[in-house]
Amino acid sequence: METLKAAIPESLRRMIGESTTDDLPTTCSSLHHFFLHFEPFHQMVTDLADPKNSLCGKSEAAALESKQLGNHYFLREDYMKALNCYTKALRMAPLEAFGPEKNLVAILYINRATVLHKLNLLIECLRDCTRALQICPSYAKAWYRRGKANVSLGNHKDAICDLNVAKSMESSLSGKKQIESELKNISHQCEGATSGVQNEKNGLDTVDGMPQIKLQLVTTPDKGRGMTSSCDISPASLVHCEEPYAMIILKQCRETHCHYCLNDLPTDAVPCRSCSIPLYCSQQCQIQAGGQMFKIKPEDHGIFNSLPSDLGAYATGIILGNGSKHEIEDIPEHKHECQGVHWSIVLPSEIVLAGRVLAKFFHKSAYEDITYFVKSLELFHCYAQLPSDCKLDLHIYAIMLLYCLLHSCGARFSMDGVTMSQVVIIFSQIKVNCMTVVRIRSIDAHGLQDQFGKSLASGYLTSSVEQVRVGKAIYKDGSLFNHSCQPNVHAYFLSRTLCIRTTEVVAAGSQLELSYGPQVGLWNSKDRQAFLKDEYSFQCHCGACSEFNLSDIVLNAFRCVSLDCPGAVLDIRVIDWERWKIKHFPGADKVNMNDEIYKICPRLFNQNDGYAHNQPGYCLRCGSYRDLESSCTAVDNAWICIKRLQDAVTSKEISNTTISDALKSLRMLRSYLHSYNKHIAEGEDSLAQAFCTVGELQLAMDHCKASLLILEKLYNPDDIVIGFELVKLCSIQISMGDKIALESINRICDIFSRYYGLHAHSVFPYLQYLRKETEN
Ligand SMILES: C[S@@+](CC[C@H](N)C(=O)[O-])C[C@H]1O[C@@H](n2cnc3c(N)ncnc32)[C@H](O)[C@@H]1O
Repeated sequence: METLKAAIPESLRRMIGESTTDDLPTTCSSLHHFFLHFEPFHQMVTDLADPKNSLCGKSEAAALESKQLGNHYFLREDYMKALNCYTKALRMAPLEAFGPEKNLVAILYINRATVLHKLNLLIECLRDCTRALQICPSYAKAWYRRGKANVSLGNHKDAICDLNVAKSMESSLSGKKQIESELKNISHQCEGATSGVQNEKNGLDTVDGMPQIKLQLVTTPDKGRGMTSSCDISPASLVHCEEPYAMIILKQCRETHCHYCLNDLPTDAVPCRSCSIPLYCSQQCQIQAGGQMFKIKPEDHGIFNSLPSDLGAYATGIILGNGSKHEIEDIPEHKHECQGVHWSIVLPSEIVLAGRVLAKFFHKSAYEDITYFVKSLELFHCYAQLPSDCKLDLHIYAIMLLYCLLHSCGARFSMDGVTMSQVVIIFSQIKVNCMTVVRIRSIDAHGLQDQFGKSLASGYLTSSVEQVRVGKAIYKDGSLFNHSCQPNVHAYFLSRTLCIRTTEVVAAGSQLELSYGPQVGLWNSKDRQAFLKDEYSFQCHCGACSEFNLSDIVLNAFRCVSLDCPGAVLDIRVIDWERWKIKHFPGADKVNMNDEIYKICPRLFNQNDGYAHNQPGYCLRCGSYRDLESSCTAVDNAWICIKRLQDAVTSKEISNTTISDALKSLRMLRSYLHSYNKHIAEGEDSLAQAFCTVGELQLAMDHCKASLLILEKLYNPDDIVIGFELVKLCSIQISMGDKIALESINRICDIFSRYYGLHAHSVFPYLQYLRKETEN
């Protein structure tokens, strides 16, 4: 990319940097013309898109190598390593390898099923057996392994059916005898047995039902289109649910999350059928993403004719998926990328996401004109306001993406200025409208993730709860919700579904606004504005940005040098910004004299003082002076030790010295920074985590409470951030046997219900563990 950029003549660069939407066909054509005669560009396209250079294709040799390694570990009873090797082999194995009788993929599924059985992962084992049978329905070993898994699961009726099919498919006499003896062993356990065929599911927990509230689209001069409701809405109401128009997994989650639904991958992940990159949590996700529906092969028709009719019907049901419905989207998301070529894993996620949007255009004959297609997306963009460098990047990526699509999947379109310009527009739309898909993850003090949802591993403390970014997606209607730094709705994701829920009462006619990232409490007003300008090219006009609030003042403030004074000392950036507010938002400085903000910085609101007393470095209450330069140096030095402690917590190598240095630094921070400064909260939280890890629970609780007290000043008391901190506190209280944990869990549940309604337990299974342990 840098080579391409550096080679572009300065005049062309400038023309692109200054371009508006109307100029795009010309600027794109000029850049394309330049690339046509620039060999490194063609080399790059060949590297990215020529199947001959493919690194992501299947390879029988590589699959066999991993299989052999898996067998080696299996014999040494190192089942976890064997499992990983078989999954790796499955990713590499071409479906057609070894032919229909003896199929490599089916063999690998059964090898992995055997390991899963050893690891007592029986449902996973059962699923792998079924997958092997769908490829080779007459595979006796697969029926046998399935029968054994069903025995362990107590599904005796199914086990007997599986073993009977296995017996009839088995060619060797000794094999048949072994199966017969298994059948004898289980036949007496059969009474009262259940049929437990496990269908794969990746379904959404729709316990909350669909939203009943009708939203209306309105347009305002300062924010453009936005969503409102015609009636009052109570808190925690589900107001919007939507499936994505296009979605993509983030690069760092490729090995840990399903490439279609973005949920955690199970141990029996399913690879893509045609390339070696995506992993899915189920065959259903794999089919939906790749569009390859399982079809029984003609040579397999009639394979169960020799079986008694009820057993034949049972076996057919298994290989056909027993009623599980696969609804494939008309344009499967991954199909056009799935030729083993690697542009889709190399190019940035947002560019590949644009490729997924474009695939819909190429495959839908309804849109003959790309301009009409892009218009029909009805997505806002602000190409003209983008920085010059960004415009240049979008031009280069547009040409490159179109070449990749042309070469790798044979998409048909003319490489003209209009087509290229519309791709630049799609990129600009994605820049503004794309949502980051997140999941909540809890990590206990010993580094174990989300153990609690699956098995209640008591004795562990959760020392951190975080939102993990797993994907990016375009939701067409969801993108109509505007931003507020004090949002009244909360967006979250269940598998691929976007859910939006009110977090407070929303009066009829008010806009429903979510946060695009920045929020009061997280950053001060100046930093929020800077972020929104950089990322979304707009100046925020939300209520929180046009008024004073305590959080914006104290978040990064220094303390007054007079020990008893609660006043705040601000640096030039913050104070200039707050002054700017007074100038641009008349009435913004009208605060109640009883409010805490007035006690901390009365001089900011004293009109008679003018600028005389609200200068950087001066206490906004008593006027004492603090030398900000030396204070910043001291804070930076103290922060180095806190950072060192955070690293030690991550690597779980915490020494007494690291803790005592961090404690000294925290004292130092307290002596320089305002007592509500966010850095102190972070320092307290880091010490709480460190003390959790070394088992000093009382100290962990003290620091956790100290952090919470500050966060309660910075955020609304019902904010989810407070909920996350309370989760830490509650798990420490439970570990200490403190009855007050009940109070904490009730507060946590209130907050989580407000943000997630009845979905709270599905998005954060750890809640159930906490509730159960508290009640115990
Ligand atoms: C995802 S779109 C939201 C829908 C958009 N208003 C429309 O008309 O399609 C994001 C764009 O909406 C506008 N916007 C959203 N929130 C805003 C806010 N708080 N202040 C000003 N503009 C805002 C900005 O132009 C931003 O780039």
